[in-house]
Amino acid sequence: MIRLENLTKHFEVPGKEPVIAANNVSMDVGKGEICIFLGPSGCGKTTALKMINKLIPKTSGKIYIDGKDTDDLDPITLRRKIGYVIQQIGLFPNMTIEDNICVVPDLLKMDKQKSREKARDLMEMVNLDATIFLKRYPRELSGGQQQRIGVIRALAADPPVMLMDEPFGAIDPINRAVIQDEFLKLNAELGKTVLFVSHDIDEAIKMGDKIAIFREGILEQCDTPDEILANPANRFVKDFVGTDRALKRLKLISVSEAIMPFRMAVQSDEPLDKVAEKMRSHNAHIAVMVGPRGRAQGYITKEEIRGDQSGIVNEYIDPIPGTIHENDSLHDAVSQMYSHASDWLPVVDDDGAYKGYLTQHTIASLLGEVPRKRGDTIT
Ligand SMILES: Nc1ncnc2c1ncn2[C@@H]1O[C@H](COP(=O)(O)OP(=O)(O)OP(=O)(O)O)[C@@H](O)[C@H]1O
Repeated sequence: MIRLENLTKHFEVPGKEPVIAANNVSMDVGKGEICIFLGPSGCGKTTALKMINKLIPKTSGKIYIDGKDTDDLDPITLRRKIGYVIQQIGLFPNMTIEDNICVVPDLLKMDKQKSREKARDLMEMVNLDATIFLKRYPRELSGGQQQRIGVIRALAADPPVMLMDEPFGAIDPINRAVIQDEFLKLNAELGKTVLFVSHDIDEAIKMGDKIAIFREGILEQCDTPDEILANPANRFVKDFVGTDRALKRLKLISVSEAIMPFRMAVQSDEPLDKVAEKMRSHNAHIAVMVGPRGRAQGYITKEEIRGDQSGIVNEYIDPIPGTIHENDSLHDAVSQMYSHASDWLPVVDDDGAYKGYLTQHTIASLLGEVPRKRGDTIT
C-alpha cells in the first residue's frame, strides 16, 4: 500500500553541513496495517511522515501509494487520499464541531447530508454523544475530546491512508489509553493504512502491526513488535526498547497461547490412585477439581498424593489461587500470579468455565528464557 524507496531528505543550513533527516529509508506498509515510527527526538520521524503528504519536499527517493508514484500527483490531490492528525489538533475555533469534522468533505463538495451522517457515526464509534457535541465549539470540549474530533476529522473524507504525528502525545496517561483503545477498535472496522509517529515504546507495542525504529535519519529496524522485542537488530534498537523487553513481550502474548496442553480436570469423587496415574502419564504437577457449570473449585498437587493414594480428590483439595481469562495477556497473568504468590493459575472462559492452566515455567519457556518443553509443569 505504501512503499518508501531510498527516501532521503537533506535540510540545507546556511554556512553549515546539511542536516540529513532521512537517509535512504526504504520500507513497505501493507493495506490496513498500522506502522509506528519510533525513535529518539530528532531522528527524523516527522520529516519522514511529512514527505509522504508533501508537506516537506523530499531530496531524493520514491514514495508509492497503492502502486502510484506520488511524484505524479499534485499535493492537493495527494492530500485528499491522506488523513492527517497532529498533536496540536488544529480545530477551527469559530466553527462548530460538526463543521470542523466536515471541513474536507465540504471542500471536496461531497454530499452534505451524507457527510453529516458519517460525522454522527464516527462520533458514536469513539463514544461521543453526537447530539450533545456536534453543535458545540472546540473550546467547549476537553483536550481528549478535541483530540478524538481531530481523528474523526481526518477520517471524515474516508481517505485510505492516515498519517498521525504523536496524535495522543498531549493527553494524560489514563485518557491516552482509552483513546488508543478506541482508535484500534475504530480502525479494526475501517481498515485504514496508518503511519503513526510516537516516541513511546509502550504505545508502539500496543498500537503497531509494525514498528519502524529510526536513528539519525536511518531506519534501523522495521518489523513486528514481537520480533523487535525478541530479536533487536542491533545494540541501538536493543537499548532503545529497554532492558525489560522480555516483560514487554508479555503484553503481546495471550493466555490462550501459553495454556498447558492437558486440562488436568478431575472430579471431586475421583479416586486418588487414578488421579495420580493421570498426572504421571501427562507429566503434570497439579490437577484441578471441576464442579458445577465447569467451574474450577480447587486443586491437588502430586506431592499431596505421593504417599497414601487410597482416598478421593475432595479430601485433599486446596483453594484455587484466583483465575485468569483466556483472552487476557501474559502480562496480566504474571501480575495475578505475583499478587496471589502463586506459580500457576487456572484459565477460564467468558462463562467462568475452567479451560486449563498455565504456569510461570511455561511463560518463561515461551519467552525463550529457558528451552521450551511442552507438558512441563510447575517446579
Ligand atoms: N526545516 C529544517 N531545517 C533544518 N533542519 C531541520 C528542519 N526540520 C527538521 N530539521 C532537523 O531534521 C532532523 C529530524 O527532525 P524531525 O522533526 O523529523 O525529528 P523527529 O524524530 O520527528 O523529532 P521529535 O521526536 O523531537 O519530534 C532534526 O535534526 C531536526 O533538527
